[in-house]
Formats: sequence, C-alpha cells, structure tokens
Amino acid sequence: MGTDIRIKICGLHTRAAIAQAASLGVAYIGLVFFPKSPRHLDIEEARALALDTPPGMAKVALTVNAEDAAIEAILNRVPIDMLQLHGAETPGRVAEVRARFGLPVMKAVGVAGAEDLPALDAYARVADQILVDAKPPKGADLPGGNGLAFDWQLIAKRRWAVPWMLAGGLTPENVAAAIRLTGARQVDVSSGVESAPGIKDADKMARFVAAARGETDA
Ligand SMILES: O=C(O)c1ccccc1NCC(=O)[C@H](O)[C@H](O)COP(=O)(O)O
Repeated sequence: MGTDIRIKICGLHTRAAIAQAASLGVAYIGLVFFPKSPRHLDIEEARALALDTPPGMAKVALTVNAEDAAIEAILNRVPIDMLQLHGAETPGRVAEVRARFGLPVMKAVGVAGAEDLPALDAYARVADQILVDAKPPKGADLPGGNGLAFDWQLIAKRRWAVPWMLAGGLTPENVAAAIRLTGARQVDVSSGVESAPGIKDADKMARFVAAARGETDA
C-alpha cells in the first residue's frame, strides 16, 4: 500500500465533493452519464463541474452502451480525459471508440465467478485500462455503482498487460484488505463513500483515501 495507490471516486456531482477529492489527492473523478442513475449529470452540469475541477485529477466520463453521437455530444462540451465504458460494449466496440475519439478508454468488466475471467483478458487486449468490477445482480437498474463486492480471491494472482482498477463494494472498512489480497494499485469507489445513493459523504471519502493508502489500522 502507500501513497502511490491511485484512487478514483465515481459519481461525483457537486463542486464541494470534487474540491474535497482534489484536496485528498484523488487521481480520477468519474462523471456519470446514465439517466437512470442517482449520480447522472446532464451535459451542461458536467461541463460546469469539469471546468471548475482543479488540475491534476483525470475527469472520466462514464457511459453505458452509448452511441457515437452521445459520446460526441459529451466531448463537444465537457473537457474529458478518459472514457469509461460500463455497458455491454464488445471488444470491437471498445477498439472503435478508442480509435474514433482519441481518448484513453477504460472498460468495466463485471466479475461474479471464474467464468467471467476470460473477458478480462479479452478487454485488456483492446482497452487502455480495465475496471475489474462486481457483476450487477440480474435485473438491477444500474450496471455498476451497486455497492456489491465480488470474491477478490478470483483475481488474487492475476495480472494484465494494461493498468487495471479494482471496484465493486469497496468501503473505508474493506479497501485495505482488498488491496492486500488482490495487489491492486488502483481502486475505484462510489457507493462506499456515500451517505445515501448519489450523496457523497466527506468523512467517508477521507477515511477511504486514508485506508487505501494504509494510513489507518484497517
Ligand atoms: O454509479 C452509477 O450510478 C453507475 C451507473 C451506471 C453504470 C455504472 C455506474 N457506476 C460505476 C461505479 O461507480 C464504479 O465504477 C463501480 O461500479 C463501483 O461502484 P460501487 O460498488 O458503488 O463502489
């Protein structure tokens, strides 16, 4: 562990939460473009927040099965550093988005069991990063951001040729153990630093960052 752990906080939608993320030295912030989500931002809200974001944090646009036109509409107005594809985009679609928009692409891949692991290898061949996340429960409204963890043992000895991020149900209480077990150097959190769906909690954010860096006893 240590301060070299890179942290992404997803689903931020207030200036205060973004300012706090910056003061904590968070590496990435996720802006969610998915209308069913309590963290959804419309394009003009996202633009205002992104223009106000202190330098030094990568602004990641999260979309779900978005068409080119929808991605283009975001990128025309919002200064974005990375695209996070969080739907059922195929490896071919990931390669296409990457080539078309010229931004790094992180593909979220849901894991529930060993049968899901080959997909990680397939996406690692085409994406700039992979987000190793919990698979959403059947019938869930959201394909991510559900606060569910998967069995970290499944990826305990696995490595990929691109940077990867651990996600899914991480909290201030479990993130240190998750990092120890998986060897992750990057972690992503949303629900685990909220007081209610979509509402980020300043104390939980601070405790999460400290725990991920091994600054607490967890
Ligand atoms: O956050 C959302 O509402 C969301 C909506 C649609 C697709 C993905 C979404 N979130 C993804 C994330 O917040 C994270 O990248 C990841 O799934 C971890 O979330 P959590 O388990 O809540 O920490």
